[in-house]
Amino acid sequence: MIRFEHVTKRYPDGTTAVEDLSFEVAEGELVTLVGPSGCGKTTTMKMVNRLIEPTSGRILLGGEDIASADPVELRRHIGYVIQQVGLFPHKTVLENTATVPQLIGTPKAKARARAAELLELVGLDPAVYGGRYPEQLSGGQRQRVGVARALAADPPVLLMDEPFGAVDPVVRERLQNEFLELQRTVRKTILLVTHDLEEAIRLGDRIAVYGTGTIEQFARPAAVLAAPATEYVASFVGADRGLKRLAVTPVERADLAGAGEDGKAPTAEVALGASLREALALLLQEDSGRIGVTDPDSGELVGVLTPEGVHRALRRAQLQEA
Ligand SMILES: Nc1ncnc2c1ncn2[C@@H]1O[C@H](COP(=O)(O)OP(=O)(O)OP(=O)(O)O)[C@@H](O)[C@H]1O
Repeated sequence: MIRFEHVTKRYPDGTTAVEDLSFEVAEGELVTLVGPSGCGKTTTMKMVNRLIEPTSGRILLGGEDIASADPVELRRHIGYVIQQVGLFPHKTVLENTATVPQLIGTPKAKARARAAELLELVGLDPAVYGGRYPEQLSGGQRQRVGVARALAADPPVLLMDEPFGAVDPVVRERLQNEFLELQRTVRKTILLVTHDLEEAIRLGDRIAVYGTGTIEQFARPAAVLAAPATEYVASFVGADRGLKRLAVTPVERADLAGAGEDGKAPTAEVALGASLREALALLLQEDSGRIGVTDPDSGELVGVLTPEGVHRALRRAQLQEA
C-alpha cells in the first residue's frame, strides 16, 4: 500500500535525514517508526503526504508514484494526526471534526452527522462534547478529537506523528488501547511515529527501528525483542526485553489448565488473545493464583491461566522466535 524505494532526503544545509530507505506497509497494517530524536522518523512520514519531497528514490501509494499526484488531492486520501493536535481554537469539537468532509464538499448536515458518529467512536459523547471548544477539553480528549478528525474523510491511509505524546502515561495507555480497538474496526493503513519503544511494540503490527537515517530492523514486535538484528537494536530494546515480551505474547488455549478443576469459578477473566502482560497484572491480584480465560466471541470460559501457564506461554514465544 505504501512503498518506499531507495528513498534519500538531504536537506539544503547538507543534513542527510534518511538514506536509501526501502520498506513497505501492507494494506490495513499499522507500522510504527521508532528511534531516538533526530533519526529521521518525521522526515520519513512527511514525505508520504509530500510536506517534504525526497531528494532521490520514490514512494508509491497503492502502486502509484506520489511524485506525479497533485499534493492537495493526495492529502485528501491521507489522514494526518500530530502531537499538538492542531485543532482550530475558535471552532467547536463537532465543527473541528466535520472540517475535512465539508472542505471536500460533503453537505453540512451530512458532515456533522458523520462527525458525531466519529466522536462517539473515539469515546466522546457528541451531546456532551460536540459543542465545546478545544480549550474546554483535557489533553487526552483533544487527542481523541484529533483522531476523529483524521478519520472523518475516511482516508485509507493515516499518518500519526507522536499522536499520544502529549498526555500522561496512564491516559496514554488508555488511548492506545482504545485506538487499537478502533483500528480493528476501521483497518486503516497506518504509519505511526513514536520515540517510545513500548508504544511501538504495543501498537505496531511491525516496527521499523531507526538508527541514524536508516532502518536497522523491520520486523514484528516479538521478533525485534527476541532477535535484535544488530548491536544497536539490542541496546535500543534494552535489557528488559523479556518483560517487554509479555506485552506482545497473547494468551492461547495451549497455555490453559482445565476450568473448574477445583470446582470454584474464577473471579477474574481475560479473553483469549489478551496479552500476557494484561493477564499477569490480573493474576497478581488474585489470591487463588488463577484467572479465567474466555472465548472472545461467545464469552464462554475455555480454561484457567495459572503462573505455570504464563511460563509455558513465554517459553512457547521464545521457541517460536528462536
Ligand atoms: N528543514 C530542515 N533542514 C535541515 N535539517 C533538518 C530539517 N528538518 C529536519 N532536519 C534534520 O534531519 C534529521 C532528521 O529529522 P527528523 O525530524 O526527521 O527526526 P525525528 O526522528 O522525527 O526526530 P524527533 O523524534 O526529534 O522528532 C535531524 O538531524 C534534523 O535536525
